[in-house]
Amino acid sequence: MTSSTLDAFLNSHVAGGAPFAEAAASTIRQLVTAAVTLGRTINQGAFGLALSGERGDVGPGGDVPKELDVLADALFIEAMRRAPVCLYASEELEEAALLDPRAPLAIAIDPLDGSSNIDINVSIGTIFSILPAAGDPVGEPNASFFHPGDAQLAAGFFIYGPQLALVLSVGSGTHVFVFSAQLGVFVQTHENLVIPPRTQEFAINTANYRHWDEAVRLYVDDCLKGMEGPREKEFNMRWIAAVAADAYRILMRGGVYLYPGDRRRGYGEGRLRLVYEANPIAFLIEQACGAATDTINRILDLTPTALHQRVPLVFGSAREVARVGRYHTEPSNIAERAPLFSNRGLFRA
Ligand SMILES: O=P(O)(O)OC[C@H]1O[C@](O)(COP(=O)(O)O)[C@@H](O)[C@@H]1O
Ligand SMILES: [Mg+2]
Ligand SMILES: [Mg+2]
Repeated sequence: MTSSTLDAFLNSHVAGGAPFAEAAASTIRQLVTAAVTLGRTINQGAFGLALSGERGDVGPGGDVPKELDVLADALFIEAMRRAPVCLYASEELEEAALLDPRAPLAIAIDPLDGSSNIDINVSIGTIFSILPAAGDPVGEPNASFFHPGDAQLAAGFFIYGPQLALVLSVGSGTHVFVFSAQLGVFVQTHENLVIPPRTQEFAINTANYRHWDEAVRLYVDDCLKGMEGPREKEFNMRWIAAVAADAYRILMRGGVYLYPGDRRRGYGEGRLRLVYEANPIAFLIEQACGAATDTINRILDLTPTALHQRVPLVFGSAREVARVGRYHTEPSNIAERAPLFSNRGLFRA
């Protein structure tokens, strides 16, 4: 282990001289201050109920925000005012907010991920993506976010779970830091994570089965058939309903996460937002030797055209993500197999 704390890690990143390294490091430090405050608020328990109440109408991200979503957004935008950040885009804001026109960075953030878990005491997160500010931040504040995910300088997420953890990449590997309340700092626990290429664990919300297209149904059916089916191995399933927490599990032990598009109204492009959920997660997963696609195309190649646009998302163990892709790109594979499995599984609609 080369560096023991997040601070030491960021110092060595700055010393490496990568473009915008200094600005990214001080921005990450400010994100940490807000996350520690938010973690403490969540842990206070007594506030729990108040923070799970809903606030107002459907937000720009497509959900009715909870009190904690709004509180988290307020904490993070305040922290970004103390960082070299020009533009702040958030799930809770319609347009990107201009903080400092002369500053070099743009940050996209999901202040509170897994909102449906707030009142059931299950892990939730904060997801962030750091980009260079570009173009005319005053005239076109959103334009800095309309670049392929490969343009990210850094990305990460905090998990507010049994531990407060930070998963981070500044473009050279994916690393984990856990907050030590005793020391008051984040201590590095994992360095250069590597996601195993194969897996026997998938994550998808099966309640949406009848709305999926044939390729997704066949992929899940084949996993569920286990040893008796074409996969010839048993599969396990997990779904935490917080993509950050599902991503943490996959970074630790492999697996594949799927939130495909489906036939429900408004879900044609799935549920996850490209700019502040799919892009940062894909950056972290790829830096850990995994893969991330929209079922077929590499997420980090996609060019966003709207701040809150959704994208189908598949990520995790590289060979499994590729297999999901083949279920979509080789329809013959589906056609020839479908008859074989006409009485497939429990779920056949
Ligand atoms: O409720 P569903 O359909 O299972 O969806 C769960 C997914 O939605 C999300 O909660 C969306 O994120 P937000 O909570 O930030 O809106 C993901 O974290 C999660 O994977
Ligand atoms: Mg989210
Ligand atoms: Mg959210």
